[in-house]
Amino acid sequence: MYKIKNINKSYKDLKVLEDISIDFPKNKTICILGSSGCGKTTLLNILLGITNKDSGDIIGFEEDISVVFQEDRLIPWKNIKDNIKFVLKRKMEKEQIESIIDEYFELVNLQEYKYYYPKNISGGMRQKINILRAFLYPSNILIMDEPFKSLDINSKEVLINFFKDLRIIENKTCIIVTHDIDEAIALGHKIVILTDKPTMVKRVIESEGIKDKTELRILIEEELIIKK
Ligand SMILES: Nc1ncnc2c1ncn2[C@@H]1O[C@H](COP(=O)(O)OP(=O)(O)OP(=O)(O)O)[C@@H](O)[C@H]1O
Repeated sequence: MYKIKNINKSYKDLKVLEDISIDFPKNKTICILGSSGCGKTTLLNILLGITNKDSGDIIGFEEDISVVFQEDRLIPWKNIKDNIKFVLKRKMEKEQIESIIDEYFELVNLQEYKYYYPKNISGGMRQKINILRAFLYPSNILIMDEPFKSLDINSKEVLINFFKDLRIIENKTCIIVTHDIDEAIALGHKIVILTDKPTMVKRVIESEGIKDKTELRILIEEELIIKK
């Protein structure tokens, strides 16, 4: 189990996170759901060690972590295959990189895109490549910050299914920050609902045990809207 306990963070007088504690069970997807500006990115940056916390404990996040950001981080002058090689070369031998790329591109049926440049593929396809790269990177934890935010509804659905397929092939503990209820319902084994200003954990829903998605949606909406 990865954990954070009693995390507090302020930027000068602005208290952003107050006493945040979350358990992240291994190999599950945990969606952190909160409104825009509530401190989700701050929380992720604390997990990644990019931002310092004021107090609290972070347990288990010292290892390598794969990250997918809102916007794609592909290098424009490298083709798709070279973009992936560039990240993997820190961690793997050349031959291993070649074989893992071949294997995965075939598994997810993207062979024809290997030699395309980022500018010649759609935004949805670029984010697909970012997600694939994050799964290929040898890590136990994958963190995604609103990965489907700028996509249209169809691309979003395609990408959500792509993510789910990859999760079956390659097990990781996934932490997804989002303000989108549909994403949280579609992806989370566990949904952590945040309040805002200062951000606290309002409710944790073990969504894996709730098979009826309408019931799950009502539970979430009650927290987000009615009990504001
Ligand atoms: N480096 C910083 N210095 C001062 N204030 C900051 C800093 N970073 C974020 N904030 C403030 O902290 C609050 C939370 O910001 P944060 O980016 O973590 O929220 P968020 O939930 O990720 O927002 P969004 O969904 O819009 O990305 C905001 O009010 C923001 O203006």
